[in-house]
Amino acid sequence: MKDKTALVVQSIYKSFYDPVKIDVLKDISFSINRGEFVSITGKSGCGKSTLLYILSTMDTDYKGELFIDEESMANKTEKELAFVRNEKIGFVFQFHYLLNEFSVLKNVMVPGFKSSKITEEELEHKAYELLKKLGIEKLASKMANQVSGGEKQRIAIARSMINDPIMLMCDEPTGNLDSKNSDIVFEIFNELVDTFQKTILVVTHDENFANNTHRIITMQDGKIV
Ligand SMILES: Nc1ncnc2c1ncn2[C@@H]1O[C@H](COP(=O)(O)OP(=O)(O)OP(=O)(O)O)[C@@H](O)[C@H]1O
Repeated sequence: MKDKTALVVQSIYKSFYDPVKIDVLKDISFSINRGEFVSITGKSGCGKSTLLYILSTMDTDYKGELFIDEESMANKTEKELAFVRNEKIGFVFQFHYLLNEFSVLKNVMVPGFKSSKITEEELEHKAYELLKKLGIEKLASKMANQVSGGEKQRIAIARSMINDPIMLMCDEPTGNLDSKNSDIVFEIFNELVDTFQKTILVVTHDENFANNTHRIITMQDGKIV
């Protein structure tokens, strides 16, 4: 698997018109192999979030080529892109967006409801196994607002894995955590890469976190430096 690419970005350009033209991404190219753990860093405003939006197929208004799991994202309909997002990519954000009115277990199951491949019973089993893998199965029946910030992020990671994506895309996943919980999140990601051959891309300001990933992509003024 290691010789397959999870993500290929070729000459991506992106501009905003606000109201004058601002070139935010200028000729961004890189690729990430399956099983790589990569961080993207750079000063505030250099274009990291804009890039992540494009890589996650949420923003399609750009110039350039994007391949996910060796498949071009060009000319895909919104429905096809939604399928790629749901099946191939797991998302982890700084703010975990858990649903407080649902149990922890149900929160982990949520992205799986869109998949027609498994029954609800199988989904529940899978969600429980993921909580176990992350050492938080005791929280399964708690409501999402009854757990700590660090636990919430671990639940969000379990949720991101429910459809067995090839890749996780993470925006400041430790931005809200103390150093102990940041270390726990890092170790979970590391294990997902080492043991389960997941590919992980993390946008982060956390230097300590970035320095421990396999590779750092540094951006400056919309370019990779
Ligand atoms: N919708 C928009 N309209 C106009 N300009 C925008 C828009 N979104 C972002 N920008 C501009 O694009 C540039 C890059 O923004 P982006 O959010 O990608 O930076 P970032 O590196 O993620 O910053 P941070 O680390 O603070 O999150 C900034 O100058 C920002 O003001």
